[in-house]
Amino acid sequence: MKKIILLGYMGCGKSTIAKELSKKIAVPFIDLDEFIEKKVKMDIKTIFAEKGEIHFRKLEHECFVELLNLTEPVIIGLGGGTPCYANNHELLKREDVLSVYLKASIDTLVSRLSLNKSNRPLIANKNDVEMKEFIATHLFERSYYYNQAQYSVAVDEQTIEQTVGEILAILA
Ligand SMILES: Nc1ncnc2c1ncn2[C@@H]1O[C@H](COP(=O)(O)OP(=O)(O)OP(=O)(O)O)[C@@H](O)[C@H]1O
Ligand SMILES: O=C(O)C1=C[C@@H](O)[C@@H](O)[C@H](O)C1
Ligand SMILES: [Mg+2]
Repeated sequence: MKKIILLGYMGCGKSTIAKELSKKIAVPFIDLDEFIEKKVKMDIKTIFAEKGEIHFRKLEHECFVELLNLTEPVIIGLGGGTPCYANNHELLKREDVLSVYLKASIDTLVSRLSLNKSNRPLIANKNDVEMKEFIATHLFERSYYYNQAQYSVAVDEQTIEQTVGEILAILA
């Protein structure tokens, strides 16, 4: 079985959708952010603050490759920035993976992220207006990398079940 990779901007629903998909198809889910945190015994916020973003990106790449080298079936939820650094976007095209971009609009992302930004260092200190501006620019810059995924699923106005259903249809 191919490894399933979910990717997309912070708040697009990677972790939420992956957990539900994991239950439905009985394939374990590994969240790359959590995998990194366990490995270095530090949360992402602290890694950014104490070691800097470049250190985090190197670690993220190494951990992504480590997960891709697992032999058992797995669903991998990437970090929001994973496809945009190192050669990670190329890895999304591998034959032994099935990669899905969860595509959310700026408004969807702003409304989801404004409720929960404290653990997301890139946006933690922004108010709602600054955040909308930041996400609009950032999403534009990152779209090229996200669009390297093999499949794209639009998540706006979709329930968790509907999005999981669309991914199941891709897998069928
Ligand atoms: N239809 C939906 N599908 C997915 N998530 C939803 C939906 N509606 C609301 N949410 C909420 O959106 C929030 C963001 O989702 P989640 O944490 O899964 O995103 P993420 O892509 O894993 O973000 P990050 O990259 O920061 O880890 C969660 O609080 C989740 O409950
Ligand atoms: O979009 C990003 O660059 C990030 C998203 C999160 O998943 C974490 O990986 C980290 O906060 C960076
Ligand atoms: Mg997540």
